[in-house]
Amino acid sequence: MRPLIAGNWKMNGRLPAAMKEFDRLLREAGRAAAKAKDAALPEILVCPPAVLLAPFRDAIAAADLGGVVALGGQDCHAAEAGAHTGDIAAEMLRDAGATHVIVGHSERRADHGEKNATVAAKLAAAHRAGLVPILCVGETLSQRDAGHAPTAVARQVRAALGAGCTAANTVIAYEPVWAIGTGRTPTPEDVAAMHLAIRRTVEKAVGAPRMRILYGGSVKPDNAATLLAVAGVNGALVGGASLLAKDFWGIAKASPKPR
Ligand SMILES: O=C(CO)COP(=O)(O)O
Repeated sequence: MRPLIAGNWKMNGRLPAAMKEFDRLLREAGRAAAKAKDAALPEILVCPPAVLLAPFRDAIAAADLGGVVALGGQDCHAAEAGAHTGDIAAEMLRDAGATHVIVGHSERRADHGEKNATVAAKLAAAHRAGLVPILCVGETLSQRDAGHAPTAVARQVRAALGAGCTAANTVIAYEPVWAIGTGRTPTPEDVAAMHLAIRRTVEKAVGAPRMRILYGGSVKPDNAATLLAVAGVNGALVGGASLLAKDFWGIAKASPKPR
């Protein structure tokens, strides 16, 4: 399976600096693609703030990279259109050049009170629009300390996945809330155990044991090789370290060759 290295820019990226940094990433990707066969590279995805999708799409087209770098949204509304001030439909993300969309990120759950039912509706909306949802799940520190991490995460997975979710059209990102933006990461053993628990839950829920499961939370160039080599880890969802092309590419280079 080809690893997926996804960057979540969150609410970062002002023009013109964002454009410059993205162009740097495209140059790195272009150089690597010229050397390697496509299948030997990880899939690279950048999820910038929605207003940057169209300019980034145009930059990809100008770089003529043939799909080495793809784009995703960070959130979508469940409806296709309507009176939802400030929201963005999955179809609109697609129009702007996205192929993926993150749903259920812990920052959306915390800042916007998103519950599992809302996340499930957003995931279905992504499929309706032909986008691949990246479903984020993860336990809080108190859930981990209480020994409830596997059950808390299984509940989030079961609540969001539904009929029609396959390994080809859906990705899961395991992001322990306490590891996001903190510089702390679980041990490789803990990551392996959580990914296995999630994979079993996915298999029971929708029969798709080969669904990609990414790890997210303080992934940096210096810990990426260790985290990405963990059994059952199929890539990374990177926050802070995705903002600089040099760091993000360092992480992409650390991903194991596709097996
Ligand atoms: O939330 C994350 C990605 O979605 C992870 O963020 P950091 O890599 O900054 O910890």
